[in-house]
Amino acid sequence: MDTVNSAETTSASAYGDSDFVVVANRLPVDRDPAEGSQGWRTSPGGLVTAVAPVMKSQEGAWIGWTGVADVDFDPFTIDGMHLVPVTLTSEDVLRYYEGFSNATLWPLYHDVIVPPEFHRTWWDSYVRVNERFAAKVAEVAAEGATVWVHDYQLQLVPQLVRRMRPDLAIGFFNHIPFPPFELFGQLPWRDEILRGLLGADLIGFQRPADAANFRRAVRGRLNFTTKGSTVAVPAGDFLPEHTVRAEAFPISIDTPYLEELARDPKIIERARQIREEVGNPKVVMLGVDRMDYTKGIRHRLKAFGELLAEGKLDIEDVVLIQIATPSRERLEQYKIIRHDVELAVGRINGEQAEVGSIAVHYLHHSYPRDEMTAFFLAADVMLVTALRDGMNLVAKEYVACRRRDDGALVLSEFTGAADQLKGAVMVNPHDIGNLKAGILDAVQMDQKTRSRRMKQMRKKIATDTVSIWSKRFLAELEAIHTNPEAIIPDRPAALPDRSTTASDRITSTVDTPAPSEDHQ
Ligand SMILES: O=P(O)(O)OC[C@H]1O[C@H](O[C@H]2O[C@H](CO)[C@@H](O)[C@H](O)[C@H]2O)[C@H](O)[C@@H](O)[C@@H]1O
Ligand SMILES: O=c1ccn([C@@H]2O[C@H](COP(=O)(O)OP(=O)(O)O)[C@@H](O)[C@H]2O)c(=O)[nH]1
Repeated sequence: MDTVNSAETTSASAYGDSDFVVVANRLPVDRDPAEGSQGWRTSPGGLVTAVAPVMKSQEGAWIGWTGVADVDFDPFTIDGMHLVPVTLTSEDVLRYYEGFSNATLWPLYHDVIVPPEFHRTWWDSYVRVNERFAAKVAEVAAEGATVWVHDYQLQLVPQLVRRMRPDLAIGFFNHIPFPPFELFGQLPWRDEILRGLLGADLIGFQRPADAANFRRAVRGRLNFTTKGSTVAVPAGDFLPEHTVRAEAFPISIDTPYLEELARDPKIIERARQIREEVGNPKVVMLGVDRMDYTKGIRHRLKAFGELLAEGKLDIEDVVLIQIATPSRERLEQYKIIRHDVELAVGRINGEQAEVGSIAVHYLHHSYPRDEMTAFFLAADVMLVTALRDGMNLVAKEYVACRRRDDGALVLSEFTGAADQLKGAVMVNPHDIGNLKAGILDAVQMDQKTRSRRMKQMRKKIATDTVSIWSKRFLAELEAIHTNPEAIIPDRPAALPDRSTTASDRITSTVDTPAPSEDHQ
């Protein structure tokens, strides 16, 4: 994980007049215990990978948590980003973060892969922490500012902010799936969540299906009318009459930056070393995931272990490097998945490995960007086998790094990325037979086919960047906020021509925002 040391503390009022405010549970950096009182490191997960470049390219403030409990921090600037910390107590971490966010909403929104837990004390904490974040927004945002709230931890913030500051343009983006009503409907606080989100002018989802699930829940529970992507919120007890748009904005990666890293001779040399260190096999396979039960690591290991046991793959020819970064480690389900993964790795290596040739290189660490890029360059086959994943940026990052149009991607149908990366070998990770066939397909694919399929995916990634994603989202937010009555077509051919809006202030390497073909 990257260590960042150059924090510059600022007075509490310094960001009290921000025209652009990002709000997320995590700040882009969290405290690095190894570096003492001055050290910060990049926070884990794809939200930060995606939103940090957006923030670096424009003036604004990012409100979030530092990753440590019970410590108040002053606002500070790091890497050109102005950060405004929100304090969480140990009890908030237990009930709001580990509890309601990650043991209620996370499993519920990821197809109930493990059972969600419903506790009223967790909900109360979720409400209190959302109120704290909303109060910070009201304090920091300038008159008429654009506020962009991120993810499932903060679904009440749009409504709370709208009540305090009706002058603000409020966008919300959900990084994880939004489940079908048959699952969402289990949540005891389903109506409060829907109302919380409907405080936004624009709600973005990863896939059209997520947006459709949300609109269906709104119709079914609140009885509001929807037309296309527009939800009509009538005058009522929770907010004044207004319209909200709910639609898909699939997130992406900083493609130009990754391509630049992939051209760096030092990183290319490091990739060569990695291959050498694992014995220069014919095929290096790679998995990169947070240690999370949604990522399908167990299923992947089962498939790989069976292929070795059946002699369809040979450890003389193929190794698997599995990076599984520590995540949410105090939660029971995360302890279980770590235990299961480590057992499976031990079993495969115990049964299949020889002295000097290991089948699975298992790495329970977090790596900085340069090293990640070297891993992507070193891998012939990338395995992304999530049981459910909002997007999965790793899949897109692998493609961005394959500048020679080589390498094969095995991709679960249940990732958001599967909507865009059509050249991948698609698999259903629940079906171990299908997963094994997909892995074999990728390993045995001839160079010409690999090249054709990778080219197709790289073409998509070249025009599907995080810069375009944020521009599209912010331009649409601006248009809706400025003129809520205007009929915005569901498939905009081009973006409105405006000046000096939040989206214009982003400096981008790609200037023309392309309408996404996935845009419903
Ligand atoms: O903050 P943590 O609890 O440590 O978790 C890390 C992040 O995980 C999730 O990332 C998601 O966002 C990615 C980018 O949109 C997407 O590709 C991926 O599918 C999602 O799972 C979570 O949504 C973030 O809030 C967390 O910070
Ligand atoms: O050791 C690591 C492992 C992962 N990542 C990054 O963490 C992000 C993971 O995002 P993804 O959307 O794939 O999954 P999430 O963890 O957000 O669920 C990607 O940008 C990875 O490159 C990283 O920087 N170092």
